[in-house]
Amino acid sequence: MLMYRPKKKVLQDLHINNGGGLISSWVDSMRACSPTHLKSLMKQSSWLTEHPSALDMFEDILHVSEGKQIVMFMDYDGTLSPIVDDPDRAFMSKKMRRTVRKLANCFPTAIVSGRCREKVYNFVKLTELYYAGSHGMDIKGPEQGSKYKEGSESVLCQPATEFLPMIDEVYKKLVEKTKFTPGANVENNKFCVSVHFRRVDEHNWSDLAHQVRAVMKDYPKLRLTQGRKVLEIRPIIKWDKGKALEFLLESLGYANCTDVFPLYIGDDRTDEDAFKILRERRQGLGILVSKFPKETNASYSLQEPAEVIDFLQRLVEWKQLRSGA
Ligand SMILES: O=P(O)(O)OC[C@H]1O[C@H](O[C@H]2O[C@H](CO)[C@@H](O)[C@H](O)[C@H]2O)[C@H](O)[C@@H](O)[C@@H]1O
Repeated sequence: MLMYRPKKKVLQDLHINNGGGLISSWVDSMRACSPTHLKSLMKQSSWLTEHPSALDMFEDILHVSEGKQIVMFMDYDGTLSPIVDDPDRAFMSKKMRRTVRKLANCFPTAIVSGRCREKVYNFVKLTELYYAGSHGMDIKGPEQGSKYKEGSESVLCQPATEFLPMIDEVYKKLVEKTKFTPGANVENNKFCVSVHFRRVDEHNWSDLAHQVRAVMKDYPKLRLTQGRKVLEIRPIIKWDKGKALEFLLESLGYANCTDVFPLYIGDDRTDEDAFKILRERRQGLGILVSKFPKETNASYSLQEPAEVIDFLQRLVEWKQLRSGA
């Protein structure tokens, strides 16, 4: 039987205006999330006891979802595609695309990403999915080919449109400010901006963080969160991947249903907002994609995108068997 254990909130926003001491804490926090550090922090075996493999526990997961409508939510980078140095080359495999297409034929399926919606769509290229880009601040329903399409409108939700000019301005300032830091990359994700540290020498991480802070201090309506070797700048509004999940459940007509079972698969700190919502709602479950122990609100784990394919494939086979397809 699966148990929900309340978890303390350990994953918080990074404050911008509280002085230089915080720069070192961002950088420390980013280092602390690197695999080598994580390895030494928690024992793999005890972590796996708390967050067992979703593949090993597949039958149990089916058991608790029995009689309920499964709704699939998946993050993109690190979940459907492997993490690579160049964000523009984070392609998903053909096998993954085939599997996600079959999955969307079996269950309502959404991709919830920090990337802007157009970019994530260009990687995934499946019209039958819901896409929530910019950490859920830009949600659109399936173009065509979905059995689960609601109504006729296509753009469902953009709660941060008033911030577009500000985000664009900050993007340009960050590009200018960071242009002499080798390896730094600023990505415009429409309703948010990512500053990538992955290709920056670790010795220069502090400098880069200072540059980010120097720009951000003039924008109290923006906040910073942290991902995998990336700082994410986004509007201060109370909207995140967890809210996007709730919005999509509502749009699909499952707002107050007890017979719905949302499954969220993600690898990053920003996915924790969705894992947390599922715990709070005592509904469905979260699966963290990670090879290393990490503090998380997810219940289960998968090691890498290859295991995500296996898990999705098993869900598809189970569903097809049940419906006699
Ligand atoms: O919510 P996600 O779909 O996981 O998007 C989060 C960020 O993902 C991308 O950055 C991450 O993946 C890159 C490619 O593998 C990697 O180079 C980078 O270090 C990772 O942080 C994306 O580029 C960001 O814009 C997203 O916010």
